[in-house]
Parts: sequence; C-alpha cells; structure tokens
Amino acid sequence: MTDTLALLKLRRSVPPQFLTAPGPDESQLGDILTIGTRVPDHGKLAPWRFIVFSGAGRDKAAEIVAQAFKAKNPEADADKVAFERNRLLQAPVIVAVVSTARPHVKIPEWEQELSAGAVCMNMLVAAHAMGFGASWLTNWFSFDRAVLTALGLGTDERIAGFIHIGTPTAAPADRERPVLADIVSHYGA
Ligand SMILES: Cc1cc2nc3c(=O)[nH]c(=O)nc-3n(C[C@H](O)[C@H](O)[C@H](O)COP(=O)(O)O)c2cc1C
Repeated sequence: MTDTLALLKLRRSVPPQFLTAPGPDESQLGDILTIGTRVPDHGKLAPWRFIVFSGAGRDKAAEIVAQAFKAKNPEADADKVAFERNRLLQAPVIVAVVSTARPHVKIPEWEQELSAGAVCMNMLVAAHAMGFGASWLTNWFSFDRAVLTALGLGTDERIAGFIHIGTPTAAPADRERPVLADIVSHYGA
C-alpha cells in the first residue's frame, strides 16, 4: 500500500481539545492552503476563499463568538461564555473555508458548494500528511449572521468549515465506519 493510501485509510479527525502548539508555520500553512485550492471546481470559478485565524486575530474572533453567545443567551454564566470563547482558542491555527457560491448561468450553486467541501477535505488530508492533527467543524456560530459579519463575510457568503490545525496531544480511537454493504448497490445487478 502506498503512503497515500495508508493515510487515507487511517486518517481521523483530532478534536480541538487535543490540538496544541506548534501549528503549521507560514510555509507549511502556505502548502496546506495551496493544496486546499487543488480541488475539482466545475467552471474554474474558485467559489471559495480562506480566512486564517492565529495569534491576536484568533483571540479577537474567539471574543466575537463569546459576545454573540452572551447576546443570545443573556442568562448564561461566565463558565458557559468561557466555554464558547474557548472553541476558537484551542488549535493554534484555524482556517475558515468560506463558500462564495453564487448563481451562475451554467454551474449550479450546489456544485460550487461541493467544491468548498472538497477544499476542506484536502486541507484535512494535507495537515495530517504533515504530521499535524486537524478537525473540520462548523459549530453554531457558522450560521450566526452577526458573527459572520464581524468576521468579514459578505451577506452572500457562508462558512463551509473551520479547519482546526495543531499538534495532536492524543490519538483518538477510531469510530465506527459505515458498512459498505449498507450503502453500495450495483446498478442492474
Ligand atoms: C461540514 C461539517 C461540519 C461539522 N461540524 C461539526 C461540529 O460543529 N461539531 C462536531 O462535533 N463535529 C462536526 N463535524 C464532524 C467532524 O468533523 C468529524 O466528522 C468527526 O469528528 C469524525 O471525523 P473523522 O471521521 O474524520 O474522524 C462536522 C463535519 C462536517 C463535514
């Protein structure tokens, strides 16, 4: 089996609570982002863009999430607010993959959104191939317009995923996978 097949067969997500510094450096991150762009893209529209959160920018985004949570849940105690803030304070580097899918004469928006999903998956695989752990998460705030606006997204843009990347502190046990017999049929058989 080639290294690529071994990686694809065994890769699994590492949740942010098990990710720590160091994250990818500038050059490694550049590779992860470049590999992210190397996906099927019907019509060559590049219907996605990336926002990198690290350092002070990551802290600022975490505070935006905390304040949005507080505004929606005024009764929440400090621990609950801190829990929400912490969602963006664990992995040292987080990349938001933003879907910029728009109506197009030929390419359905669905296909543009699928391409953004492929970007997320490529980034996960690239991060793992470099020895990092990574997770593809959305969380409630990916669907909160106030948070999205504060993070700089336009009204016609959506989050395909936040890719949390860092050094794994633990290797999570694998989870159950679908049984092929349940999901595969051979047409005409
Ligand atoms: C679009 C998308 C959004 C996701 N958002 C979340 C999330 O907000 N919270 C969560 O616990 N898992 C979320 N997941 C699931 C995890 O990324 C992941 O599938 C799961 O932890 C196990 O992944 P693995 O099979 O790569 O190990 C999401 C998955 C996808 C595809």
